[in-house]
Amino acid sequence: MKMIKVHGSGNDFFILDEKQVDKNLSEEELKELARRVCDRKTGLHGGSDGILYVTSGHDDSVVGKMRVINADGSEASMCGNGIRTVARYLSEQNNLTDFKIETMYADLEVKKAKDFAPKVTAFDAEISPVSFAASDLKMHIGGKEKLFNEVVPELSKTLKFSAVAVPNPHLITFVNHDELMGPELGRIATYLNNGKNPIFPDGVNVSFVEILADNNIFVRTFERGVGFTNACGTAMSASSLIYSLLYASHTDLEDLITVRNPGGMVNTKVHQREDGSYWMSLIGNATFVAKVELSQERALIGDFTDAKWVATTEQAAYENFVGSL
Ligand SMILES: N[C@H](CCC[C@H](N)C(=O)O)C(=O)O
Repeated sequence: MKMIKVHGSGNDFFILDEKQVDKNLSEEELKELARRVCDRKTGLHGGSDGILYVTSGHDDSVVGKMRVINADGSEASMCGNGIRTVARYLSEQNNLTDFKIETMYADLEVKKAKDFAPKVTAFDAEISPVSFAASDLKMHIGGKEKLFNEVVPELSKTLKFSAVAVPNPHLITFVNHDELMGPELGRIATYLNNGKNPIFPDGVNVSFVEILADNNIFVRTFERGVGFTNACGTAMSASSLIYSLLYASHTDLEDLITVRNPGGMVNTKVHQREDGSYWMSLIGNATFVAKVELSQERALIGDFTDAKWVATTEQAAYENFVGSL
């Protein structure tokens, strides 16, 4: 089978197109393949944060469908960094620059954006739908319908949290630099993703956000189904939305927001539709690191000795870009 190693802001994945498999994958095999390939110690070439499985879409109104399989084999409804790389893959396959990709809950618009730097290709992805409803978040906090900028004593005596689904679930709090870099994010996120806590039984992506300046934030995320990642596109989009609501005197809807993260930088915009609903634009790199060909049968048992790895020259370009930030 053939895959492409990609990343968005250092959040890395293998794109697997259903047309490139050796043999049809069952649901269980797809999840087992993710667990095997993504493992940071025993996986394929250092592993990854997940697999982006590309299949045909529901009809001609979309160019393809993206499914998101986390490194632990769980499936997520959306991946912001990932959809930019799938957009580039489908753009180049179909010679298109502005089209829609089917995801679990919505067909999302993607379009080619201006390169972020030489050989740092960029795409702009719609992040939607957005919901604050506890039911959409699978969140249980004493019957609360919504959680917006409130202390949750079971988590922290001081931090104020907001929860939003975009549509995957995010829990966000604004912190100072010491808190951003401290142990609390790992402690809180590990508890909320332990599969036993009563608040988010299905888990949640947890982000700490530091405001660097107006329209300039730093987002650090512990992802459901993965752990700490270099960046989380839906988290950066969700954090931008909460920022625009909580700090309205420092930013306006449609403003271009710079979002720094441990893996680099993206831009976001927060939009509001006539009906009052929100959606975001997530604009950032879609880097192709390497092409890889390997036996699917052997990959399913964690044997990658036959893998043929052909690197592109894009990673060096991306690292130069990050070095210039
Ligand atoms: N771990 C996430 C899915 C991947 C999202 C992230 N990688 C992004 O770029 O949005 C979840 O289980 O909801």
